[in-house]
Amino acid sequence: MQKTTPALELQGVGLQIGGARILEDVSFTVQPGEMIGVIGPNGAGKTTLFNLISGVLKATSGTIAMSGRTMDKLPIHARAAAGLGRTFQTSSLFPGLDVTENIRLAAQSKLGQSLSLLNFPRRGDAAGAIAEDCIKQVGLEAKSRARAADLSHGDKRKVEIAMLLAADPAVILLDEPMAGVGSGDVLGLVEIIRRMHRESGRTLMMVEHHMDVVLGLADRVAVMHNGSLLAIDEPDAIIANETVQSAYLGQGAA
Ligand SMILES: Nc1ncnc2c1ncn2[C@@H]1O[C@H](COP(=O)(O)OP(=O)(O)OP(=O)(O)O)[C@@H](O)[C@H]1O
Repeated sequence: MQKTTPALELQGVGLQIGGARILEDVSFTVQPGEMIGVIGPNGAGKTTLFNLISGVLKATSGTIAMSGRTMDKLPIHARAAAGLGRTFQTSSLFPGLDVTENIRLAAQSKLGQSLSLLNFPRRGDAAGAIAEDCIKQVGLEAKSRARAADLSHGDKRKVEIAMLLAADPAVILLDEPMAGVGSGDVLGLVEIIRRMHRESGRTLMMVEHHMDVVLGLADRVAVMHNGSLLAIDEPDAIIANETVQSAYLGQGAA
């Protein structure tokens, strides 16, 4: 049987800062088209894991490969160019630009075009067409001319996802996409993420504290605890895992 090259492969990844071991010996693979939920208590190392994969931080041990290509020496922008996209816990939008303009910038970047604002607005060009399509995919047509600063948290998250879609990365890391989002917006975001995964066959990793969202969306769930990977398995197996229960799920995690 032919072996598929993993979309993402971590081997013995660790981060030591000064004397502190922030992350230790994390190894797992993510198959193309797979969705991995990442859970764990506050301070477990979830965001650090994303920072190491995306190149915000450099691992002090181990190796990280995307589609078979080692990324350890690549800076953030080169990892992005190689097909890695991510969102952050805090909003990364240009607050003074409108929804279309924000998404257009991501499309222009993908197309290798200048990021000059003087390119705005040219209807019907390639970047404009991508922006329009991505706005539709996240259901923000009615707010396409609203300033990012004036949007609700939920709509800001949708714009960030639309920017990812416009950049069209092979592997997407979502860091708490529901953080600060009102309960009315959670279902809409879940649906958008489900479509990104199921319909577009994208490879995703998602850190999320809403356990029901993670267990409902993910093919497998990775549990972080004290900087280590406690378990990675299918949702049912994670729920039944006694080590996970005593370390995390049993402690009333949200
Ligand atoms: N650059 C850094 N320098 C020093 N300590 C760090 C650094 N980055 C992360 N840490 C520490 O590593 C630990 C893991 O942090 P991290 O933000 O990855 O946790 P998390 O699981 O994402 O938590 P949360 O759910 O609260 O976002 C924390 O104790 C944090 O203080």
